Amino acid sequence: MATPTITKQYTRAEVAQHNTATSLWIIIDSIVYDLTDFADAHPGSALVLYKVAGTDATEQFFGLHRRDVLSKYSKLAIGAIASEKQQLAPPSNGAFSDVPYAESLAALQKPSPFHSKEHVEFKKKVRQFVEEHLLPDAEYYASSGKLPDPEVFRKMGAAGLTACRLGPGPHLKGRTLFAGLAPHEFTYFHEQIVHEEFARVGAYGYGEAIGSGMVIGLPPVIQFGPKWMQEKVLKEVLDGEKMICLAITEPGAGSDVAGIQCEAVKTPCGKFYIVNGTKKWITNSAFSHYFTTAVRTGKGYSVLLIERGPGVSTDVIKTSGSTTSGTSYVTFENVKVPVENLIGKEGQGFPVIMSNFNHERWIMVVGGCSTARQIIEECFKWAMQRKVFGKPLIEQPVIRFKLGQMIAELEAVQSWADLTTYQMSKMNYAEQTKYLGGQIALLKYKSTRMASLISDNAVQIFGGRAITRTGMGRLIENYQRVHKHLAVLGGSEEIMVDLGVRQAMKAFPRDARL
Ligand code: HEM
Repeated sequence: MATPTITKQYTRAEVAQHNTATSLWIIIDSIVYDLTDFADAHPGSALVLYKVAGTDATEQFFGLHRRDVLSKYSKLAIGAIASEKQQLAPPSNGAFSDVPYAESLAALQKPSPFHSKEHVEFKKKVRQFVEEHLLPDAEYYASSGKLPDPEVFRKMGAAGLTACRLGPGPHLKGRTLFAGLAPHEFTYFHEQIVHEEFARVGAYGYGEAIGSGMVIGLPPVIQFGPKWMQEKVLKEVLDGEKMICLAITEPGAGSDVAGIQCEAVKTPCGKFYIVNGTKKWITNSAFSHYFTTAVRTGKGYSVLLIERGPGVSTDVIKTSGSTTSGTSYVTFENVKVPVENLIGKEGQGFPVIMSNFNHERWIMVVGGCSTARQIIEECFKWAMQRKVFGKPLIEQPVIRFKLGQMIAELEAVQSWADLTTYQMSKMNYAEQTKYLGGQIALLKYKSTRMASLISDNAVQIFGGRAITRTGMGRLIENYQRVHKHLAVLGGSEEIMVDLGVRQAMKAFPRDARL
């Protein structure tokens, strides 16, 4: 955030003389603002400004605005109060917050069995990237609904960040990762950090826009794609030149993957599949070049990499997030797909479809914890600075209870998530599938239940501002509108709990008796 460069110095007595509509100055945190020409355009009315003309309005300002209003309107700053220092200066780029519980143990370097100093430095650098390259665009794209600028994918690709969102593995070979990390140094904790920091863009639709399709659409290519695909498609996507999405769900098939109707029929020459069908809720599909698509082939299911071309069309859906995510209907009408585009084996698509579910759900959990943490920080700050009945909101026991409940829920889920990341980093793929599938499903369920509680409490703490898209409660409004996405996507809460218990039943010892 830009702080105005201030050269002129004034005394408080000088500012006090500019106390009329024709010369209206105020002080906010030792900075002097000339609001004379701005007053009529002020969304909160000119009248409120006349009342504070010539005075220090720091407290009134922070009771009604987010700090970023000051950087947006930095042109109004004309000087500073001589020999005074700003007390409320914005944190520098990449800095961690000092607000209790606003950062995970990883950032605070409190003793943790999982996080090293190097992780902390990595986290700082990712945060800097997010604040510099993603945050400035997030609100604009999320509120306008425009599809993201392709340049942002190139930036992430060039920085080696896109590759950091897919876990360690052979697909990283020969790549320099973010912050100069070599592939053999990269762990699931680095990946977790990247998801956590990306989740801080604060506008869910934009967070989805910048690669949610890729993190689920590319893994099947990596794990089951033929060599040509691994070389060409992997490089294009990781470099940020092309976008990919995962096309599984349909109007009649959500968590019930077996209900898929989209069909691929082989041509008599055996060289192509002809694909017909409609997919729904396909994140990033409006701007994707590739569609990792689940199709029916005869009695079984297969997965095809379909390139955008004749017969492929996308039609954006207005979800409760933002159309910037490019979530769309995808229609395949007599699309001719070369048989070389088969991912895995024909008729054996189910394991391909299922292969990345654990990883996807874990991403949702660690990203979800990060967003929840940000919401808690917002609530804590608001409760400390907002005055009601003549005292800060935090003085109300009921508000402290709500805040405490939110923190306790988050820290419990975070600890389980960190432990799961550690376990993932010690297991190969087969072991992860066997031992962590049910656990991650239950963890995802727990994390989205936590999100519901945090959303409910945050709305009650922020009141009317939590249902207003701009201003003070902007992040809370976004959260209460979209937190349910994660409770539905990647397997609904009900399916998650059921899966968790069914997996546990499989491991249940035959001889166990009370
Ligand atoms: C540099 C000085 C100021 C600027 C640039 C400014 C700008 C804004 C903007 C952009 C909004 C729209 C809401 C938002 O985006 O947050 C707003 C709302 C408002 N402002 Fe200001 N403002 C300033 C100072 C003040 C002061 C000193 C007061 C009170 C004494 C005030 C009272 C209000 C009120 C009451 C609202 C409506 C808040 C709401 O709807 O919840 N503003 N202001």
